[in-house]
Amino acid sequence: MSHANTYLHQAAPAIASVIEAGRLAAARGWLPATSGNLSARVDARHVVITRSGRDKGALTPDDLAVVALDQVLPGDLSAEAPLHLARYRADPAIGAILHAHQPLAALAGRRHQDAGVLLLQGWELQKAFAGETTHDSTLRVPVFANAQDTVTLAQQVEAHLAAEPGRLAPGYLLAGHGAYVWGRNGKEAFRHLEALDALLQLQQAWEHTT
Ligand SMILES: CSC[C@@H](O)[C@@H](O)C(=O)COP(=O)(O)O
Ligand SMILES: [Zn+2]
Repeated sequence: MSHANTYLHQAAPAIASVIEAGRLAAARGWLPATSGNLSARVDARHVVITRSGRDKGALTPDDLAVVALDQVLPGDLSAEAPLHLARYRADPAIGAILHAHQPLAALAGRRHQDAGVLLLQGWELQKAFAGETTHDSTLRVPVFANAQDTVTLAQQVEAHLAAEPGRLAPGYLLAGHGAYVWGRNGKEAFRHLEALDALLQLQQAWEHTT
């Protein structure tokens, strides 16, 4: 960690949770070729986030940086850091954010890009998302066109999430790219990532048989 030594002690649990989430997600094949970026909240104003281009499945503390939510970002930080920071600023309950390149998310994003949303309804596994108590809810998973300007993309995502009607799943898709999911902590965020992947498998099979 080259930054914010005073936060090293406070950041230790967040660092450990990011390393563990990366290990688990990579084992599922969701972080190929250094893709993905992972973060966890340290306190109300600071998060740890992966540096750019690192192998997210074999992270060490040197692969992470502590950043303040209102700070100018260090140059070697994840190219997609603005998407993380904007989410933490928008929702203080978010404790961890995971971005993965699971193939089903990239595919489902392309399939539903024109609609701008993928609807999940009727799946028992929807209850794996925090606060969901029934298969009967209709959960909205917003879908955005992919973009390389992640500052502008983050603004677009946050404006959209703030205005979304109905029940939102704890995540969104980037068409042809992957998914962002969040939770109150790393374990919950990983459970959401796992649930989203399983739900996308079900949804894909459903769309191809009905
Ligand atoms: C290695 S291709 C994927 C990247 O372009 C990007 O989408 C990604 O997920 C990882 O970017 P990073 O800057 O390492 O956080
Ligand atoms: Zn990515």
